[in-house]
Amino acid sequence: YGQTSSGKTYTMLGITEHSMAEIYAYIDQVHTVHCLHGSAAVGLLCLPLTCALFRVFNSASRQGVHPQVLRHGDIQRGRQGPPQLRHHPSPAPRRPRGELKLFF
Ligand SMILES: Nc1ncnc2c1ncn2[C@@H]1O[C@H](COP(=O)(O)OP(=O)(O)OP(=O)(O)O)[C@@H](O)[C@H]1O
Repeated sequence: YGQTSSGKTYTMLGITEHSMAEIYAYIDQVHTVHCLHGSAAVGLLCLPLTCALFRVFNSASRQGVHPQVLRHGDIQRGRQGPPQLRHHPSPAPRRPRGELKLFF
């Protein structure tokens, strides 16, 4: 969220590149665990994946995922319905006037 040509695209491209490298390194190093597959415990890669997509246009935030996509928690509870946009529980820190800060 920021003024035209303030670097939003530039920032996101860098974040994407580094995020993918970190995700694959994490998978390689840490996360082979035993999961239940049917009634038998087998060695599978088991990673919880959370992705929040939304867009802000004219200062209004909208969901960026298809309404039929359910949150993992909704699937676990057998709940149907569209995902809800949730605010992060911690308040954003106040920034000095004039400084641009992106929160993800
Ligand atoms: N930190 C940076 N270092 C070097 N170049 C940058 C940086 N941030 C942005 N730029 C350059 O500034 C120009 C505008 O940046 P960018 O396209 O990311 O802005 P934007 O906020 O996405 O613009 P718009 O709102 O018009 O889509 C681009 O040429 C980009 O390469």
